[in-house]
Amino acid sequence: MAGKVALRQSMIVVDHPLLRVHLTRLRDRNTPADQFRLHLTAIARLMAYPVLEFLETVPVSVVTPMAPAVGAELAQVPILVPVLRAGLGLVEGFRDVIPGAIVSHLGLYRDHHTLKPVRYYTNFPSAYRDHPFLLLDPMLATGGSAVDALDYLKDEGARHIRLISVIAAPEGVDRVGASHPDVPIFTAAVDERLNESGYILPGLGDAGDRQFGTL
Ligand SMILES: O=P(O)(O)OC[C@H]1O[C@H](OP(=O)(O)OP(=O)(O)O)[C@H](O)[C@@H]1O
Ligand SMILES: O=c1cc[nH]c(=O)[nH]1
Ligand SMILES: [Mg+2]
Repeated sequence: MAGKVALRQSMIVVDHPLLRVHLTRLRDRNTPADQFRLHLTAIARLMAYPVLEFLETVPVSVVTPMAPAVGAELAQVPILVPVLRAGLGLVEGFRDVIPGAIVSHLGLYRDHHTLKPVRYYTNFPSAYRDHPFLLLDPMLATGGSAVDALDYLKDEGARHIRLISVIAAPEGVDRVGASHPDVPIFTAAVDERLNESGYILPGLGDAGDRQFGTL
């Protein structure tokens, strides 16, 4: 289980030696798409434990081969919201840890010229709006996509949301913090800054392209 280092009230940098090793492989431009996917899944699995620590349980009775026992089951199953495309790479690792999680896809891309998010697919699970939501997107750059995704989830009625990124830029952290101060941000790294095209430095390049081989 990965440890946590709280930097600011709303941001938690998850730290673990294995996380650092997998992240290095993600950053390496020589890592091919198939390996990139495996390392991203490993990172998601490691981050899932601290991210899910807040989940509430209710008591449940079972009978062991020896005697009755009281255990626990989740009070509410969480909803994973991967932001297409790059967020898809975090789904498998989270579902390894919590197989019952519901997945609600959200299609967003960042316009290359304006850097503004464009929403192209939504699928909100209205029956679960009071459940905990985990917004999954490995890259938090300008923060425009995350803010739009959080606006959308809240407009639909979601109230308990955590944002899970892998690499965050300070600019994105500040923007999300300003617009959605109630949403904790979990990340594996906070990088230096954005370049003039809105890419994270040193970052890892375009997470969607690296994952799906569309470079
Ligand atoms: O913080 P921002 O400046 O909004 O940038 C971050 C967004 O950019 C990437 O998506 P992209 O637009 O590349 O779409 P893709 O995942 O389909 O490649 C990334 O996965 C985030 O969604
Ligand atoms: O560095 C970045 C910035 C936005 N989106 C990415 O995939 N990478
Ligand atoms: Mg992309």
